[in-house]
Amino acid sequence: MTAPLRIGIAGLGTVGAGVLRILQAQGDLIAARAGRPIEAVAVSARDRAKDRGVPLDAHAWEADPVALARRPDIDVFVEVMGGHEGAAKAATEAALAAGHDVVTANKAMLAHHGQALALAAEEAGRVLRFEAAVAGGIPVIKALTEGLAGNRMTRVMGVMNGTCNYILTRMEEAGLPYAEVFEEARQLGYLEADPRLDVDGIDAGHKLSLLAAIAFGTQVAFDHVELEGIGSVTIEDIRRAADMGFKIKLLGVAQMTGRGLEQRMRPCLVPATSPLGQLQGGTNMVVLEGDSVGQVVLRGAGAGAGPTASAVLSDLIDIARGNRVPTFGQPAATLARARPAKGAVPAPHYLRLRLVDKPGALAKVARVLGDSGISIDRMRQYGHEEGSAPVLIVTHKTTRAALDEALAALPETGVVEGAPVAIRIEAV
Ligand SMILES: NC(=O)C1=CN([C@@H]2O[C@H](COP(=O)(O)OP(=O)(O)OC[C@H]3O[C@@H](n4cnc5c(N)ncnc54)[C@H](O)[C@@H]3O)[C@@H](O)[C@H]2O)C=CC1
Ligand SMILES: N[C@@H](CC=O)C(=O)O
Ligand code: NA
Repeated sequence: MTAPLRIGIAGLGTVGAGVLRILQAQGDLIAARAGRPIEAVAVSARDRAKDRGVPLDAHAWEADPVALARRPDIDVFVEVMGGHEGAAKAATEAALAAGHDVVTANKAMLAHHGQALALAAEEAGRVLRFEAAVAGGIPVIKALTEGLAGNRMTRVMGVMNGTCNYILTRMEEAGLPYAEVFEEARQLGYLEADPRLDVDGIDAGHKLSLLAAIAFGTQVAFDHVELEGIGSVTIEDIRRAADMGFKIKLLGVAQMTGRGLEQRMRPCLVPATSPLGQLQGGTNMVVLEGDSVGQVVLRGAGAGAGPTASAVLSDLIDIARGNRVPTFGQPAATLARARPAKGAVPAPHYLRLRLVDKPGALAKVARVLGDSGISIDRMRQYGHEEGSAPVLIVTHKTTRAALDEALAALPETGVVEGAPVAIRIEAV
């Protein structure tokens, strides 16, 4: 057997300790598959004394992750500390400058600095790999950069934040409001240290921007992702949408249009019977569409020690085998600057309004929609409660601009109570 692949792991939390655990438990299997052993030479974390359930005596300790990244006795630096600035970025840059390959799980760092880091890796003749960063254990980076490399991708989409999917499905099952389920998720330890990363769609937006870069050959453009979190999703909309045959998901969609790259991460309605509609709890699902392959659906665990470490190991085994795929599937210098497009792809929308009990109220609403070029596909009215009635409308395809125009005109009808709710329906 050839010389071991020597790695240094910075970060011994959920993911880092998970990687060590797998290496210690099944080093032989990994060596057989990689063609050589993978050996953790040195590790770094904030607290040396902490019990992580894995022995550390066989690994050298570095208090400073940048010092670990520069060690001459490692081949690969594994960055699993997190944070998009500070130690993670400094250590990644130091590792590349020292001539080491890098494997990271850090979607935030790559969403903000992916292009610069990919260029730095290529200039240094090294690889920078990140399977764990998108949808955890689902091998979606490998699927896009290798399995589907012969396709012109037409759309990538997915539910890529398990916490949000847990919250939305739990709200529906238990009939509980958002605030209560958010608290439950916090108690269960599901939320990131800064929960806005989860519930505001930022974490999922980071992941979408990375998939879009690979799928469309563009530089990572996280700043252009349209972001909307799940904080305003109500139990009433979850129930009403279900009545109309839909589920509400925090869905990310990236699509190249004639006007440029559209990237959306926002609550959407999807058909309840579709694979995405049936996705329950903290699971992730990614849907990849290519011109030759058609639709590929991948489902699995997007977080947790085992699934995320499984993805890190997959990158390490590739490096040990000599499979040196460019970070975003093609040389970073050949990635085009993304031209951002917003609202380019029309879609049907779900509207929920409360109509006052007056003759002709519905006709007035239909006229306002019609004046903005929006036609109605389906409509359902519920009984009057205290003088007003909930009305659900599913429109035919419309642009967000036309919808906004109609929403702005609705109060002038004098028959709509409160602010209407409008949610895009994604064809999946
Ligand atoms: N936990 C999960 O299921 C997933 C995590 N990720 C990503 O993996 C990375 C690590 O996540 P976790 O293991 O959950 O984090 P964690 O919070 O459990 O562990 C972080 C580790 O890094 C160390 N660390 C942090 N800053 C440091 C510094 N300046 N110097 C030295 N050590 C430092 C901490 O001491 C700790 O050992 C993050 O980028 C995260 O977004 C990606 C997918 C899933
Ligand atoms: N907070 C994330 C964890 C992994 O990326 C999630 O909930 O999916
Ligand atoms: Na993955």
